[in-house]
Amino acid sequence: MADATRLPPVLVMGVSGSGKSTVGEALTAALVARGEAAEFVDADALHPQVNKDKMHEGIPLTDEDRRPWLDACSERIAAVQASGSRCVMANSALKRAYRDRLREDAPTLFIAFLDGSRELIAERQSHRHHEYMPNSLLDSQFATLERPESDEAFGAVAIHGSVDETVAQILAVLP
Ligand SMILES: Nc1ncnc2c1ncn2[C@@H]1O[C@H](COP(=O)(O)OP(=O)(O)O)[C@@H](O)[C@H]1O
Ligand SMILES: O=C(O)[C@H](O)[C@@H](O)[C@H](O)[C@H](O)COP(=O)(O)O
Repeated sequence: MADATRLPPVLVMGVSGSGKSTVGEALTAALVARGEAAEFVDADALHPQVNKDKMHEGIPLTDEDRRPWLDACSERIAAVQASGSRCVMANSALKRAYRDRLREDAPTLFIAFLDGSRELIAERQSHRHHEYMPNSLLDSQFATLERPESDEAFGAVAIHGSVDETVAQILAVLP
């Protein structure tokens, strides 16, 4: 089995409803199937309850709200990588500053950006029950989104196909 500590952690990034959790879990399974030690982490679970409550009330988070969450995400990525597994984290990471924070402790972080239209994502959200995230926050998610820039290690993948097709696009560009 490949030494995962040398393999870059992966951040499956995108707005709420873009497929981060679904694709992240499927990507992790595909990596394990090809002989890698990989572990999936859903950043939703790392939000403090106050953040979940705020979003549930339909209030977008602020940079300050996200700071402790990003710290917890960074710690978890480091812990998984230190354990010998490649970390695959579903994390919206909407702003460049959030991704820069995560790269402070994971400089080789690779971003898999799930790039889809508001219409497609809204349609998919409509069929989903989420622990706390209302569909009404989708517009604020797009308003906050800063697409990855050319100096970031990333691949933007289309999400209109099947989950497996999205995973295949990521595997094709994953270091
Ligand atoms: N490629 C896909 N094709 C069809 N439905 C998808 C696809 N990817 C995700 N979904 C569905 O879209 C909804 C949002 O996916 P989810 O993984 O919860 O997104 P996120 O974690 O980004 O909020 C879920 O109901 C999921 O089953
Ligand atoms: O930074 C944020 O505003 C939140 O992290 C948000 O982007 C995230 O999407 C929610 O936690 C809901 O989780 P889902 O992405 O699974 O809908």
